[in-house]
Amino acid sequence: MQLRERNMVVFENVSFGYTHKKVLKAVNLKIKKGQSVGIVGANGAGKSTLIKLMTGLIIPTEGRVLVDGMDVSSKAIKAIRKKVGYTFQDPNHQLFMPTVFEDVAFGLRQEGLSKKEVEDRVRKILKEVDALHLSDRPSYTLSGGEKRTITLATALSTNPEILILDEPSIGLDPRSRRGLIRLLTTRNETKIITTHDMDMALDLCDRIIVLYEGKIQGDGEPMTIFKNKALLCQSHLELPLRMQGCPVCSK
Ligand SMILES: Nc1ncnc2c1ncn2[C@@H]1O[C@H](COP(=O)(O)OP(=O)(O)OP(=O)(O)O)[C@@H](O)[C@H]1O
Repeated sequence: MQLRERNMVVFENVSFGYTHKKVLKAVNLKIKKGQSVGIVGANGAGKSTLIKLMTGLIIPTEGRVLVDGMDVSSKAIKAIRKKVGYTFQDPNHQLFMPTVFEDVAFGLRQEGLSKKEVEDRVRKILKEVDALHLSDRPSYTLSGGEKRTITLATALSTNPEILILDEPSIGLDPRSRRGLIRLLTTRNETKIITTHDMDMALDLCDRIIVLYEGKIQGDGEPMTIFKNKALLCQSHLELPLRMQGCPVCSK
């Protein structure tokens, strides 16, 4: 089997409900190593739930979720978490140390790196996300967009094999958003990204999965998905802005 063909995430007939009501219904899914996958869908479709299942934060009510061959419901969860870099939709759930530096250093210290290695890695990653100047700031004093950038730095800091990002472009100004897309495009991890930013999905992803009411309604290359008007309409989605044409002359 070629490395590229390795399945990094597998969902086998997965259902999940926070209460008696199912929010994911019999989902089957395979994500291969190196893929860049956008998960799109209306509010409440189940996107965040789907990716939380990949991190073991929640476990399936029915079926199995495997990450690099390991079941998230098993003792392998520690090994799985080492492979995954994850950002929450709300950055406040992720930043809890006294300073930005300490937040980014946290995962590296858990890995037992030396003080010098931690310092070098934190500086390198903060530079990469263009946030070195925030290093000594208490995280709670950051703006919304700054917080989101720092959560990305924490997710990248441990060089994960799989990057799972929940709506990473929310609150970013246009320049920071372009920087995010550029940065993610240059990285080789398997990427799984929930988003309402269809233009970013088009730029960044080689595959798009459409969720609606807890079911996968579409799965394919971005242009195939965006040309399927019936699918977009049924799933309450809109085209990327640059495919919408001119609002004045309709061309
Ligand atoms: N902790 C929870 N307890 C109960 N219900 C929940 C919980 N978290 C999410 N839900 C419900 O599960 C459904 C799916 O939520 P989820 O956050 O996965 O949707 P989403 O597609 O990510 O939506 P959005 O685009 O608004 O972020 C929603 O109806 C939501 O209200």
